[in-house]
Amino acid sequence: MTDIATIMQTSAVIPVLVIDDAATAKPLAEALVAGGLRVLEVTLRTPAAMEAIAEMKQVPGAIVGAGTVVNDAQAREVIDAGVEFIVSPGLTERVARPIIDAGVAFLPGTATAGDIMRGLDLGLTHFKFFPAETSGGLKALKALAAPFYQCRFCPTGGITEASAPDWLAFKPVLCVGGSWVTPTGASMAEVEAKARAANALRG
Ligand SMILES: O=C(O)C(=O)C[C@H](O)[C@H](O)COP(=O)(O)O
Repeated sequence: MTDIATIMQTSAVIPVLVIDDAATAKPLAEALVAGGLRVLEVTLRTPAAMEAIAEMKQVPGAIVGAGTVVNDAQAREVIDAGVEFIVSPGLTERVARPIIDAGVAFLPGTATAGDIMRGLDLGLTHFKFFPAETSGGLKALKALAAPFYQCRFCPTGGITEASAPDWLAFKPVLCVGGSWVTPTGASMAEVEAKARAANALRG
């Protein structure tokens, strides 16, 4: 199993995907991978999510994870489905425990020093910073990352193609998450082009 640090360093941007129709999942994953974004976060926000995960796992090169995992039952369900990583908007011991015990890469959301300390207590050092822009933006993350010098982050929430380079230039930021790569109604050619541009953002 791949560890979370390796997954975070695979590409500069983790596309956060909300999939309404599982039939669109495979072409979408193919377009993203063709554009160089291999790490794909499928959020459990739609009934199609689990089927979409299964479809995307068939795409060569795709590293498929589940996002918006908010409880232990969801964590177990996506572990059983064979996801390679799990993202949650926040961090509770209850959601973290089955993921850590299964040895699956975990990227829990943090926004405060207390959140990060709860993660350190659980042996975690790699976190999502969420919601990044409204939690104080890069300035807030810089302040938080100073005492937690051993931690690495994936800021997500409100990040755009224009703002991503500033985040990525901060050393503790290994990648950023965002939905801008897959705008509603975009063609697969447009998604591939946006993925290629996103992949090139890390200088
Ligand atoms: O539900 C989760 O677990 C999430 O990951 C939330 C997402 O990170 C944001 O919804 C993406 O933020 P935008 O790029 O601003 O659209």
